[in-house]
Amino acid sequence: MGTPGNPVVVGILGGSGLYSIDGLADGDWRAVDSPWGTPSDAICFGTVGGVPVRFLPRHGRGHRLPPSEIDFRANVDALKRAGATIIVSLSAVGSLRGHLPPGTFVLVDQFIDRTFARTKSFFGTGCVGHVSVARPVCGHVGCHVAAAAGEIGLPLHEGGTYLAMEGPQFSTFAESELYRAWNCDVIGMTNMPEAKLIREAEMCYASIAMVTDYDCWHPDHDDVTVDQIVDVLHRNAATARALVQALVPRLAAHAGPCPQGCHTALDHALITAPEARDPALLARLDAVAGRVLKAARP
Ligand SMILES: CSC[C@H]1O[C@H](OP(=O)(O)O)[C@H](O)[C@@H]1O
Ligand SMILES: Nc1ncnc2[nH]cnc12
Repeated sequence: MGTPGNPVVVGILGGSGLYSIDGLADGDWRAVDSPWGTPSDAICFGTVGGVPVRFLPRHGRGHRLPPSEIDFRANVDALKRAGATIIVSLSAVGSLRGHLPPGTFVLVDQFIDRTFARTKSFFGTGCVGHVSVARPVCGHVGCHVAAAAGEIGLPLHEGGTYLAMEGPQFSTFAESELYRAWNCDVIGMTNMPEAKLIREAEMCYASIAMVTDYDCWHPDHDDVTVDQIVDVLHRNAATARALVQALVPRLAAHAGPCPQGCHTALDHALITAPEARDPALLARLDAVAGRVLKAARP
């Protein structure tokens, strides 16, 4: 799904263990500046099957950044400036369900945001905006993820609620049980506010969560450790890359605006009167909200 007049460009946010994408042809790491801050790393511009791809490792190469230090606004803005119309996230998660063992790929479709130390919006004083995140992931991109998984013979668990925690420590047993009682399926530290910001920036979003552990609630399994996560991730990295190879060409087959409205999320979102808007904030919003701000200009 591209935006009107623009082709599909697939942004990929690589999580823990995914700091590069094999099979990205002509990959070229380029620094992309953002008025919102410093992105986690340069962005790798390349193609998969001739389709433009922009890959950004969200913790930076070498995993320099903990979740709370990631500048999510800079990352999302930089991917938009790099041309992305769709963003696919690949993330490591803990499982909160017995039927989602380590090694399972989950196509997340809902979130509960328990993060508290992150800036969550591009909008603010001088340009107030409220977008809907009732359906935070793009169902159309999700259908393509499911089809791509089928093509490579990957069993995919479709649907699931991702609990986003602040970290960096893992959960206490009581927290893990609380999230299970809330019917959450997987737990991680990064998909929020990422998903909210991508909606504000009018791009499609899908999150593929790779289960690495049972967090700390499972009576028959040890409490999660980083070593355990890395071990499972290494075993899954090839599958994640094969999924990307199958997915990207499918996404490119769908030119035109997103039927779910991801590319028009700001149509009815801005409430600040044009004369009350802060020019400095509007300038920073040029990539994220340029489509609607240009239209509003006298
Ligand atoms: C290194 S384990 C914990 C770390 O992994 C997940 O990150 P990502 O979603 O980028 O794969 C989790 O959210 C934590 O940030
Ligand atoms: N159990 C867990 N909690 C939070 N983030 C994770 N990432 C991978 N496993 C996790």
